[in-house]
Amino acid sequence: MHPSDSDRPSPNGRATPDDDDVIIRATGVTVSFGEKTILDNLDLDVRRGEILGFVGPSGAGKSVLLRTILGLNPKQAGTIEILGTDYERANDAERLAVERRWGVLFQHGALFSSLTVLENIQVPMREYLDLSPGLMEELARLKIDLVGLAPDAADKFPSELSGGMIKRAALARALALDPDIVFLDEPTSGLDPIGAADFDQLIMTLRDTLGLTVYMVTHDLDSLFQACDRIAVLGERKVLVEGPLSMMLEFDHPWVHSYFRGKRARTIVQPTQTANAPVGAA
Ligand SMILES: Nc1ncnc2c1ncn2[C@@H]1O[C@H](COP(=O)(O)OP(=O)(O)OP(=O)(O)O)[C@@H](O)[C@H]1O
Repeated sequence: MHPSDSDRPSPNGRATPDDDDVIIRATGVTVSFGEKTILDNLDLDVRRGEILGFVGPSGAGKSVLLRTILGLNPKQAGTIEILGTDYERANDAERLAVERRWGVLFQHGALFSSLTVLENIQVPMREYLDLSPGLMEELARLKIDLVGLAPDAADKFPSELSGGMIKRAALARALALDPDIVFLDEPTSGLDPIGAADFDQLIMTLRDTLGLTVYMVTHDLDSLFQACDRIAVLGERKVLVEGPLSMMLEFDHPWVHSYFRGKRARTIVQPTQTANAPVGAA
């Protein structure tokens, strides 16, 4: 899904999508470690079929929020609904059903070094599905093809792969269960610009062909400008603004301004990507 006229800023800068479109809804989320509050009454909507870029200063809490959405980190207040399920309150069967519908590519997340690419992709299949070895192998090879790896990557170990190939293999593993949503934590970090652009293109193709929803934590301005349908900015322990690039360019906040209108951004943003052009529309 692409940004549309329905991107309406609310008084706090939050867009107001139709409920049917929302695949993840975080409401009033508060997370603290001891005395230190990292997220305070945070709201965020992720819409079905979009690539949402999640950005914010280092240490702002992007990873904490991701881990909280995935149920890996306790929260002190608020609710998070994924695919209509409040994961925290769900019973075991409901949790399993949700877990089968998401895939995760952690930043350092790495493949199991003692397993081949094929075996790595089969890990979630073994955990969640009851399939014959032959069928698992066939499905894993399909995923390898889907992410643009050569067939012979299947039998390689992670140490034999380049950085870009490792990201693709990890993405193949995240796609192992045909998820509705993939969470990507800094997917292009460590890649050269061409490798990063290729990875962004792959993500866009998967969104278009599979209808995937993509939640991407990133510092990569190119990804934000080229691949993301909408962007959410974390700052001051909450989502400061959420919407298309045009909203980021107009938003009156020092960090948002310097990030999206700073020197580095100006070398990327196209002259046509001005106030009324959504991300990726130039
Ligand atoms: N388990 C934990 N216990 C205590 N503090 C934590 C824990 N996890 C994260 N924090 C703190 O929460 C804050 C936010 O960390 P987080 O890793 O989410 O930032 P980030 O926005 O992802 O940063 P970066 O862009 O550098 O990856 C940091 O101050 C970090 O030290």
